[in-house]
Amino acid sequence: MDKNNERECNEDLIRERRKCNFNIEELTNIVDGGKARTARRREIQRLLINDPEFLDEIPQDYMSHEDRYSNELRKSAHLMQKLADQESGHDIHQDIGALTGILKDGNPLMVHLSMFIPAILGQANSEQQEKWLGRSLRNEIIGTYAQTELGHGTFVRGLETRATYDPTVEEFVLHTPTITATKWWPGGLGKTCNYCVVMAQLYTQGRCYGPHPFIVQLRDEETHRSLPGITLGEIGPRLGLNSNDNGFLKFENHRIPRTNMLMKHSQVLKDGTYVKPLHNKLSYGTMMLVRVGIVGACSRSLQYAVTIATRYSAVRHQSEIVPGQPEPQILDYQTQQYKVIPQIASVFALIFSARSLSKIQSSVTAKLKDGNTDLLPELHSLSSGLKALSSSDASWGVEVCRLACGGHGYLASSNLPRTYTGTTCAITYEGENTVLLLQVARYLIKSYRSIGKETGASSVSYLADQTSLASSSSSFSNKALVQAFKLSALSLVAEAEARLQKLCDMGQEFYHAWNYCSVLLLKCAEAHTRYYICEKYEQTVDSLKASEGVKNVLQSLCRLYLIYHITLTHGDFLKCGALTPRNIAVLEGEMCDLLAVLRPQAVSIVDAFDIPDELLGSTLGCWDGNVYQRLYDEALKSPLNKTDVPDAYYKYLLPLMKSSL
Ligand SMILES: CCCCCCCCCCCCCCCCCC(=O)SCCNC(=O)CCNC(=O)[C@H](O)C(C)(C)COP(=O)(O)OP(=O)(O)OC[C@H]1O[C@@H](n2cnc3c(N)ncnc32)[C@H](O)[C@@H]1OP(=O)(O)O
Ligand SMILES: Cc1cc2nc3c(=O)[nH]c(=O)nc-3n(C[C@H](O)[C@H](O)[C@H](O)COP(=O)(O)OP(=O)(O)OC[C@H]3O[C@@H](n4cnc5c(N)ncnc54)[C@H](O)[C@@H]3O)c2cc1C
Repeated sequence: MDKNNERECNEDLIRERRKCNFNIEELTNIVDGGKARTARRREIQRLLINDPEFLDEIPQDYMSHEDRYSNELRKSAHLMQKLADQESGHDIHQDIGALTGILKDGNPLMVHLSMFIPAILGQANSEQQEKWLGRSLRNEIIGTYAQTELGHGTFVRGLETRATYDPTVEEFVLHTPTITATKWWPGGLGKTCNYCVVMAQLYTQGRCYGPHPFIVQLRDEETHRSLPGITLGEIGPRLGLNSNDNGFLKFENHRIPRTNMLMKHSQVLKDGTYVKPLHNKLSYGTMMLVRVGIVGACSRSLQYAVTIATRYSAVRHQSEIVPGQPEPQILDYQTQQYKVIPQIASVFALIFSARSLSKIQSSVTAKLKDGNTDLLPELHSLSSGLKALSSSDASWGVEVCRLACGGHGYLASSNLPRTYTGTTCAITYEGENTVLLLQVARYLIKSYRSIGKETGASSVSYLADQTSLASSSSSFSNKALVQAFKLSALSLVAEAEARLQKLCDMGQEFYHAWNYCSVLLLKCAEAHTRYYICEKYEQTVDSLKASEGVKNVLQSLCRLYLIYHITLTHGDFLKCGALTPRNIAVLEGEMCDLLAVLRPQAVSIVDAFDIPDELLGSTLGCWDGNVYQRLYDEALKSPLNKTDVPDAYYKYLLPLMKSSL
């Protein structure tokens, strides 16, 4: 699509784009993280878009379960080959965002890239990396991360798969003792992978040392047949991600060499002696790494959905605002603006938090190399909280965008249903959100109780700021609103801690008291993480070196985000005295003003996300706004339209209609 050729474009969209009062390319660079990154992303996307191998013969929704799998495997394999062939040597992990949309509904190599390789990088020692890293990066072996079992996903300590060390032959015996110990869910495990990292309970010298990672060959490298002692299969259709072959796995006393235990952090020596790690949760490192990645992935899903909903809202006309006048664009309804524009604001919130989190992760990783684990709990808490809020915000945001498109948003060809199912799974995988938020709460209560002790953890240092509990501000600057979030979080933590203490003082065991307070604890964790997001948003926009136009847009989006979230949880702000009922009413009014200010810029802001039509894959969200023709053309692809009268008519309908004669 030639973006300079207005003649091919819907008139409403042309008018919207003429209202733009900021430099779109500059905003695109901010979204990508710099000019060089924009150039790189575009280069990769151009490479993919122009390649006919990525086209589907028929729309995926008309394919069988098997064909979906094999079609996406074909494209995934081609993608890996193509990126490997590039002279510039693309780092697929760095460039993962550029690939969004090219593969549809999950893909069989997703967990190989996002977990198996990172597990080798983070859990294998240098000899082991020598043996497996190069081979997995070159895709000579394909792996997955097999942790979850039929009986346990959340409670990693409850896993039942056993790895028992036999010092006489220096081997581990992997065994699945019960049906509930069957590995269940790992992506690519069913039919694609020939290796995997298995999390199993380590037994040596008669003792259990908890879950540890082991690398296991599952299939013969020549024939791809599963090895003796190993049962493998696929688990069947799911809500979404149906191009992936999520699988099951059982071991029947399957032996692997001692050196297949990933030994970067803890070891089992030849005689069976266990050498413990620097920190006993280092074996959970792969999950933490991916939780960080999920925050960025969620912001991308939301960019897709909100691009579709905003463009469609500019093209779609319905009903009337002024009686008797032409039907307005639905984007002119304030209620429609309230659906769509806060989701645009949310995209930037997630982008800026994801960047801040990944900086913290890099510094924790650097410290770990020197044997310093001090900031691991801080990273665990932040990555858990941000993974939880980003996945729930993005899922809700995508769903709101789908609803904002009315009936057409329900059509597969809008690409909103698939975007939703592909986003909502992140609420569950890589740590179910409630459970992760309770981990954050645990960290908050512990930090609150150790006020005065220097931990170096900056995200919770505000808990020591007791003076702010009394100081409600009368100013409404963005900074002041962020302070209100801080006050709300601090006061919820103080309330939860006091309630816990009271129950304990009344004789309850701490763990019962914890469960009894867990709804409030969840709120603490959400408020704390929201405060973190708001603070990063405000700081990033405030310190941004940008043109006036771009800065204004981002300031308005940031302010809208702050006010929007205050109004959603206003009870917490009132309860702690951070804001008065009058303040809330004023802010609600200002939120409507902000919607009106941002309304004329909305299409241009989503244009700045710069998602090519080929990747957006939506009849409703295409650049030129030629929505109705596309909807009609897509409908014609339905196999039911191949004939005027379907066979099913003769088989079932005709006999029914004639039966009464
Ligand atoms: C190169 C990069 C590439 C990246 C690309 C990314 C691209 C993204 C794209 C998305 C694609 C993703 C596809 C992924 C598909 C899904 C894969 C999965 O679901 S896989 C399956 C995913 N499955 C899950 O996620 C399972 C979720 N469950 C769990 O993680 C754990 O069971 C648990 C954390 C909930 C509890 O663990 P438990 O052992 O019972 O611990 P307790 O509660 O008793 O707490 C004791 C103490 O430990 C502390 N601590 C805990 N963890 C950590 C940590 N990591 N650290 C530090 N500390 C930690 C805790 O704070 C506490 O401290 P204190 O208070 O005593 O001081
Ligand atoms: C699409 C998809 C892909 C996946 N890919 C992989 C993969 O590649 N590899 C892999 O190993 N796994 C994978 N999984 C599994 C996933 O990691 C688990 O499903 C997830 O960790 C949740 O665990 P669970 O299913 O045991 O949920 P459960 O823990 O049984 O959750 C059920 C309910 O119980 C609640 N609950 C549980 N424990 C607590 C608690 N302590 N406090 C309060 N509430 C609690 C939860 O909040 C939830 O409401 C995948 C899952 C999905 C959906």
